[in-house]
Parts: sequence; structure tokens; C-alpha cells
Amino acid sequence: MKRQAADDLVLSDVSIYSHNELGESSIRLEEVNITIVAGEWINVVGVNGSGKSTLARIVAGLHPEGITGEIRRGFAGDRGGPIVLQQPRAQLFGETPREEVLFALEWRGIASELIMQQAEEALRRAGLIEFADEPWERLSGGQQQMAAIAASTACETQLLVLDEVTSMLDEFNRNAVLRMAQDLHSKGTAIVWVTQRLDELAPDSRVVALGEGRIIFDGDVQEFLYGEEDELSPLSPCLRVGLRLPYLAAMALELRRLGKLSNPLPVTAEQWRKVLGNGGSREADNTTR
Ligand SMILES: Nc1ncnc2c1ncn2[C@@H]1O[C@H](COP(=O)(O)OP(=O)(O)OP(=O)(O)O)[C@@H](O)[C@H]1O
Repeated sequence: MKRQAADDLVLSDVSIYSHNELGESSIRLEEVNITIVAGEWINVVGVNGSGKSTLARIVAGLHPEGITGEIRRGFAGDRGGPIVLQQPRAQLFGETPREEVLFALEWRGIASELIMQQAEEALRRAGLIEFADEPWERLSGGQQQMAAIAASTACETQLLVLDEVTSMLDEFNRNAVLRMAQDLHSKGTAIVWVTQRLDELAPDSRVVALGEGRIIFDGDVQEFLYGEEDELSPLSPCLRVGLRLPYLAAMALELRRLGKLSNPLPVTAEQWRKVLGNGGSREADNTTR
């Protein structure tokens, strides 16, 4: 087992049970153990209701009622990191994108002489300069989401949690958000990327998969899609948590079953090109990013 460092963000045996008016309890998270290292990129996946948002909020520093277990915030600090939610209106405080970004910078203690310029840059990166002073009613859901993302990425942070933020975005904005997150990550920010879209997983990144409030899998994309070589279960972790395999990964498993492909099965575009030869380069570009 990997040793924990003093500045790791660590959740130990974290559980949350909710109780309804009849006193019946239901599981939101159960005995979750996870260690996040400074600067790491973690993908959190799972079907609806599996506990992704609950885990994302805890990692970001929000502690729901009824939580048990131990949390050591490490590099993320006691104040927590910014979180962007799937439904942007639930988290917007300002009345326009510019106000939203200005509030975020003030809250994070940025010196007043730097705030205007940093806000301008964040709005530009998010493609919102033209709409910076428009009220929310005149903006689409996607533009509101980009404003929430602009506010969260307006200044450096140790940790950024993005909870299914691309679900309302078109292809162009989805790529823009991924690039913004990658840019922050390259500068040392730890990213927790919650998604149900497996084409968003970078081939070499870590995947934490949840099922019914428990961590079912914690490992790399290759193992998540295809399972371990000597695994007894015929189902890969991806299938075990109820997610559908991306088209090419399903094809790889079928080709392995037919004895036409052997381990290690391809994940990256480069690995697919090798397997498919030159004629397969277009398909290969549609693998995980
Ligand atoms: N505030 C709450 N109070 C009580 N139960 C909740 C609350 N929020 C979520 N739950 C329950 O906790 C479980 C996990 O929900 P959560 O939203 O974390 O899952 P999720 O994987 O993010 O789902 P989705 O993809 O639909 O957003 C579900 O059974 C849900 O109904």
C-alpha cells in the first residue's frame, strides 16, 4: 500500500447515512477511503445516485450533516477548494458573469489592484467577455456554467472540484473547460473531475469508481476499462459499476475474446493506431482523450 504524506488529503472510513421522516436510513456514502496527493488529477465516475456529488462536496471541504469518519485536509487546507456544480444556478451569487468572478476573487483574498485585470482574464479564457455584464436570464445554461467555471478558475488554487460540469456544454465549451482544467493542473492544482462521460478520461489518469456509495475501483484507466489480466470476474470494473464501455474499448474486449487481440489492450490513440494500422487512424482519434 502507498504511504501517505503529511500534506495528502485523506478520507478514512467516511460514511453518511440519511434518515427520512419514518426513521429509515439510506446510504449516501459508506466506508470511503481515499488519498489525494497534491497536484494529482482524479476522475470520479459512477452511475446516477452512486455518491459522486456527495464525495465531491466532501473533498471540496463541504461537510454534510451526519458524516462520520476522519478527514485530513492536507494540501487543500481547512478552507477547502472551489467546486463547480452540475447545475450552475445553484451556486451563482452575482447577477452577471463579471460580478460572479469579482466576488470569487474578493472571497479568495486577491489584492484589490489585481482584481479587475484577473477578472478580465478569467472571463476571456471562458469566452465570456462579450457577455460579461449580461444578467443570467439573458444567458444560456452553458454560458452560466462557463461563468461558474470562470469564477472558480480565476486565481490559483491547490484544489479544484468539477462535478459533471460538461453535462450542459456543447463540444466547443466542453473542450474549453477541459483545457482550462488541464492548464491549472499543469501549474500544480489537484483536479477532481466528476463525470459519467468516459471519453473524458485521459488514458494515463486515475479513476475512482463509485457504486451505491462505495468505492468499487481505484486505479488507472486501462484497468478500469479492461480489468486485470488474471481477474476471475468476466466483467471489467467499468461494467461492474454499471457504466457502458466506450465503443472502442468494447470492441477491444470482443477482439480479445475472439483471440484477435491480446493484452495489454489499447487505450491511447497511439496504441489504437498500432493495433488498427494506418486505416484506423480516424477511429483511433475517437478514443479517450
Ligand atoms: N441532501 C441529501 N439528503 C439525503 N440524501 C441525499 C442528499 N443528496 C443526495 N442524496 C442521496 O445520496 C445518494 C448519492 O447521491 P449523489 O448525488 O451523491 O450521487 P451522484 O452519483 O452524484 O448522482 P448524480 O449523477 O445523479 O448526480 C443518492 O441515493 C441520493 O438520493
